[in-house]
Amino acid sequence: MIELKKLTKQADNKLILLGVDLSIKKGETIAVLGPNGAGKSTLLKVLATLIKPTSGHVLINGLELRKKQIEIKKLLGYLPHSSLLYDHYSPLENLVFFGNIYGVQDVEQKARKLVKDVGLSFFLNEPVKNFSRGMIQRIAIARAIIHDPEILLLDEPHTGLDQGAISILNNVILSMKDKGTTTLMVTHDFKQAAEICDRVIIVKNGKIVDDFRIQNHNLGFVTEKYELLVEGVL
Ligand SMILES: Nc1ncnc2c1ncn2[C@@H]1O[C@H](COP(=O)(O)OP(=O)(O)OP(=O)(O)O)[C@@H](O)[C@H]1O
Repeated sequence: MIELKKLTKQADNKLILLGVDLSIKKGETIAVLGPNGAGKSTLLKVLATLIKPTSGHVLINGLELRKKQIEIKKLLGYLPHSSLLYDHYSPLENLVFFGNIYGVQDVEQKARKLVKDVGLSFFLNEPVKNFSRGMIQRIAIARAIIHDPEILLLDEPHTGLDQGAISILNNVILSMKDKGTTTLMVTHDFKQAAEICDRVIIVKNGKIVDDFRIQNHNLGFVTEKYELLVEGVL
């Protein structure tokens, strides 16, 4: 359960988030849509405890974000724009390294399985610096879930992925949903949003301007809402 109340974020005298109220139930899969510069990544960074809100309240599983950062970090899997991987390490070494930080049991076995799940077993021991962008993104996704987080925060996860990798990622998100994981996914890819999400929030100028459920993967419904609210067409 995630609760945001009157959340604001100001940086360099600029208001980035202007009073965000949001309530998310366990197991929801939410797409965060909005134009460039709307405040989507900033919202995710606040939830990921990377930046502090200026005012307002954030509760994650009943824990106050300002006071319980360490406990909250353990619940989160965060995929930012940058991979956070170590270039000179292989996928196996990277995943074991990050798994150990979280105290994952049988970490090497878990890491090998995840590398297989993202389709890169053949490259298990190659340094990541030799990888293409899409391959790095696959391993970055594995890194974000090595500790079976209860909450996944994904910032444009489909960027740079080929069709095969998109299916793998979607399956990862859906199988985590089956286990009760809550996912918040910032994306410009409406098709993937409609494919895997059950709810959409639209952010514009630092505010949530719409919040609705998607049924039957209805891409047309999402596009129509977005065009109306963000682009002012229709
Ligand atoms: N640390 C900062 N200092 C000043 N301005 C910032 C800072 N971080 C973000 N901003 C500004 O806040 C606004 C929102 O940024 P943010 O990255 O959250 O947007 P976004 O919705 O994720 O955009 P995009 O779709 O382009 O990734 C932008 O105008 C950005 O320049």
